[in-house]
Amino acid sequence: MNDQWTRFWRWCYRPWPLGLLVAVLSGLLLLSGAWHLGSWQARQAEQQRLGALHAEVVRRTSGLFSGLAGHLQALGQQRIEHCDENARQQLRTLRRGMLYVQAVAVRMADGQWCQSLPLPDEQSLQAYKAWQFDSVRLWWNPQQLNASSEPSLMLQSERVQVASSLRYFQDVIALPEGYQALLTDAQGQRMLDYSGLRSATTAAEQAAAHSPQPLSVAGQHVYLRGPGDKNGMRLLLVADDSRLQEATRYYQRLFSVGALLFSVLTGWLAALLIRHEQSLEKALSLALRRGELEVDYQPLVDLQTRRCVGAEALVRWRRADGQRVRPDLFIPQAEDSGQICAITQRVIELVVAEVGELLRTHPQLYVSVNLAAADIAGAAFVEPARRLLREAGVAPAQLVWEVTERGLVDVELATRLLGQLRADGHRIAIDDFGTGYSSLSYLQQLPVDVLKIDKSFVDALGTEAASSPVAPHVIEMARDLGLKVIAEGVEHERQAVLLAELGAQIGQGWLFAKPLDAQSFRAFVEQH
Ligand SMILES: Nc1nc2c(ncn2[C@@H]2O[C@H](COP(=O)(O)O[C@H]3[C@@H](O)[C@H](n4cnc5c(=O)[nH]c(N)nc54)O[C@@H]3COP(=O)(O)O)[C@@H](O)[C@H]2O)c(=O)[nH]1
Repeated sequence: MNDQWTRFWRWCYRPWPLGLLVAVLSGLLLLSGAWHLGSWQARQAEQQRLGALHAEVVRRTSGLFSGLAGHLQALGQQRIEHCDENARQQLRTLRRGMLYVQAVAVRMADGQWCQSLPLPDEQSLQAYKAWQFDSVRLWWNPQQLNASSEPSLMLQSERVQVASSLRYFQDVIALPEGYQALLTDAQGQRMLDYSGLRSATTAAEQAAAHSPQPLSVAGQHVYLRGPGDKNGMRLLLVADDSRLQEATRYYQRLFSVGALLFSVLTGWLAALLIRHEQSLEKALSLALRRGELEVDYQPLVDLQTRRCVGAEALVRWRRADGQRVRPDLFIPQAEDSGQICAITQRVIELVVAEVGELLRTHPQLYVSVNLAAADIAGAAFVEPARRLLREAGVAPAQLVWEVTERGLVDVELATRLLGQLRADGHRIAIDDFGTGYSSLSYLQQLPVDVLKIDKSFVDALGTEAASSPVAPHVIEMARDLGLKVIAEGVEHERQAVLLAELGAQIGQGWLFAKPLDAQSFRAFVEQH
């Protein structure tokens, strides 16, 4: 089963099948997102469009009302002592100059109304709907909405009345086909339908009037409710949902095309990435065969005496065109593909070949070599290293193995292998110490000789950074455990002095030397 799965995964792990899989999966995900985004966007657009229409209806309505209220005010200046034909003629003349007014009336000193035309009396007004608008009382009769000759809208202030017609609303507001404007009360009951339809309040209207969202959709209609006034009256716009449906389809199609293009691009990028990785893998195999790998040696210096005590071996890849590739560009890939084991073996061979003689003649010197997780799991380097050191006459103590916490995937296995290496006479250093989460727990289990403090903690030394106490703490802990400390990335003299004062024995960094080729390293040893 395991084998089949590995074979299946290998088959999939090719640029185009995997690119296709990525494209299909991301396509499915993005399409469902595009679907939802499309309907959301269409609703937003519809809300904006209806919002603009709503604002226009409100603007025109209030324009009409303020016009009528202005007429009320103008009439208020009229003083009529006797309601005779002359007075009525005067009122009729006045009325003719008032837009949207059918009749006017002024209350005389005796309380009687003098009217240009007979207006509905108090009793018939009982059947009208009523509303107080600041100091103006309003009555209207929705039943007479379409009758332009009937005074279906009455406004009254203290001593004047004007009669108008609701029919004017339809003319002034002029709603486009398929739209309805409803005035509802606080309970969502229809007070007035501007289009003159007589149907009763529907459940959808009531729900829309109370909906937390301004826009709601029910049945085949879209509702946009405006904010209520102090009496709870609000304007509800109703539109056919065909535009919303059309917009939804449009946006869903638009976003789906975008989603499809994006998923194709993602799949294509994934395929390119794998192809690049696989071509890097091939190039690295070729580099190993052609001997394009080189080793640089970064000196390790005694912080008290400033004498060179050894070096860290750092691999380099010089391509056929002479270009040098940085290890952080190919080591992670080599770790993933398993090629790291061949690289480690090559590094050991080069170290012994290039500085074996130096080590033999300077028995106090040592070189450290990095081990990756796959090296620890496979232990393929152990035998070749033993043989090479023996043939070159180099003591195992002069080869230190550096492991990082990343390399300690299986701690039990690592403990066994490192114990064996130590029994052979090698020393073990923990690289980048403190950057992993379980640094302390490793220390109790692993056979370790040296802790290498990561550059980030050396950089933080003496600064306000939260990690500034880490390096002193590690040095103190190493002293208690009888371990040596190497401080990495030392770039400034003050860091070297401070580290020495704190008790770190060895420093590595650009302050002392950058990684050097074998010849320069040999010269460095002679000078330091
Ligand atoms: N498994 C293996 N990993 C290896 C091997 N060779 C290198 N590596 C790992 O690659 C990473 C990058 O290494 P490199 O570019 O060589 O950088 C090293 C030093 O040049 C750099 N350094 C040292 N001093 C300073 C300094 O003062 N300032 C500064 N900015 N950089 C400095 O640090 C790198 C050494 O790091 P470390 O290994 O943690 O001691 C790196 O992770 C290497 O481990 C290999 O053969 N096998």
